[in-house]
Amino acid sequence: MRASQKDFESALSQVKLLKDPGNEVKLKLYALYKQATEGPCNTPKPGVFDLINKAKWDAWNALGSLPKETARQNYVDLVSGLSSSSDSSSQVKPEADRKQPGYETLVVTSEDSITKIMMNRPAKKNAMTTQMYNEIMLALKAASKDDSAITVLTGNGDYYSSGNDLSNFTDIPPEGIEEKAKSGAILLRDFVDCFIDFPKPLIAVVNGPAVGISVTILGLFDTVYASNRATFHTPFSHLGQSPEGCSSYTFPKIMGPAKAAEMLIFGKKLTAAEACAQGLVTEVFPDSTFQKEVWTRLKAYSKLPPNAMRISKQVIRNREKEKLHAINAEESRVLQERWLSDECTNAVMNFLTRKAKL
Ligand SMILES: CCCCC/C=C/CC(=O)SCCNC(=O)CCNC(=O)[C@H](O)C(C)(C)COP(=O)(O)OP(=O)(O)OC[C@H]1O[C@@H](n2cnc3c(N)ncnc32)[C@H](O)[C@@H]1OP(=O)(O)O
Repeated sequence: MRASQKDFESALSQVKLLKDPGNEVKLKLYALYKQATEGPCNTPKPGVFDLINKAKWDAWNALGSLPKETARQNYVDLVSGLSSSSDSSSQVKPEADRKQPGYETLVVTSEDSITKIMMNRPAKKNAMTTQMYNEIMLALKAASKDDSAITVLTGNGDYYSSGNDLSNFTDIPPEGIEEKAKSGAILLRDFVDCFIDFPKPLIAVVNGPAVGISVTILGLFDTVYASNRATFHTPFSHLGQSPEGCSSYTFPKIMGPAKAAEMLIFGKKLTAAEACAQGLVTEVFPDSTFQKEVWTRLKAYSKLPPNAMRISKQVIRNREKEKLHAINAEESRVLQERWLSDECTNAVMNFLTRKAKL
């Protein structure tokens, strides 16, 4: 439910009763207040020696074009979080309360400056349906504008994701299979573009086996943590398909062309340790302590200055962006043709009629 003007006014009164929340939170409150009441920052930047006003300006300016209503909502949420934590500092909100509404294939939560996007089709090994691609794009767009410092993609259940849901290929529109391939290529391109353009640190928490597109896009993440149960499998030739997610460029760059070819052409499945040795994975954790160790680390990272992290990411990634968009477009174009091939049709039919599994 959206915060009303009355909710906002009551949050403004409530904030005066709180004990000092510290400078970082005060800046956040200031920025959200300005954005909610005046819109995007368009005042001149204070001089470098005017430290306080410059910090305030920076915080406001960092909200970019965040809509007034969203800023108002974020302000109300922030004050309500501060009030409840000062009522009971050890109280933990149940996940159901933090869950953002409107997603059917995902669970999206924001807490401790971390937005967590969890793929949530465990019975189908988190296979990505058209709806899931669209919801992930929506969640990433929202996370790019919310006040979290970092964003995490992970999976619910024993799999991270089994990749593209092969039944995506079955609902053929009346215009025919060519039209299906065309719309699939547009969806794929838009989906991967969202990862290329994502402005904040993006972390994959790979809780179990990963297949296909869930593996290839890892080259666009900033950090990849994996359970030692995870495996990394890109069986494109087996499926009559070809690489996507910019992996035709990022994988040779990350692991060298020979190792990349073994994965992308011959479909060699890597263990988590192998993926780490080849630079695709940042660090591997024992499955028994995976969640605890990873989230402790991420909570610590999320307290680092968010603007510095975003700018460091820009410096690292921006010079490649244009190239990555061109590669994404080309890979999507090639796949559009592949999806119409007999090799691909037969492989998908074999899976759907239970004749083949990876
Ligand atoms: C349209 C735009 C974008 C397109 C981008 C292209 C991307 C390319 C890729 O991602 S290629 C990778 C595609 N993925 C696969 O080929 C995996 C297929 N799945 C399997 O081989 C197996 O299911 C498994 C090895 C992942 C897991 O085997 P296991 O025996 O442990 O489990 P089940 O097979 O019984 O699976 C449980 C149920 O989940 C369904 N399921 C799993 N993965 C997929 C999938 N990718 N697509 C559709 N359905 C999937 C499976 O059918 C079972 O369903 P059921 O319980 O109803 O029988």
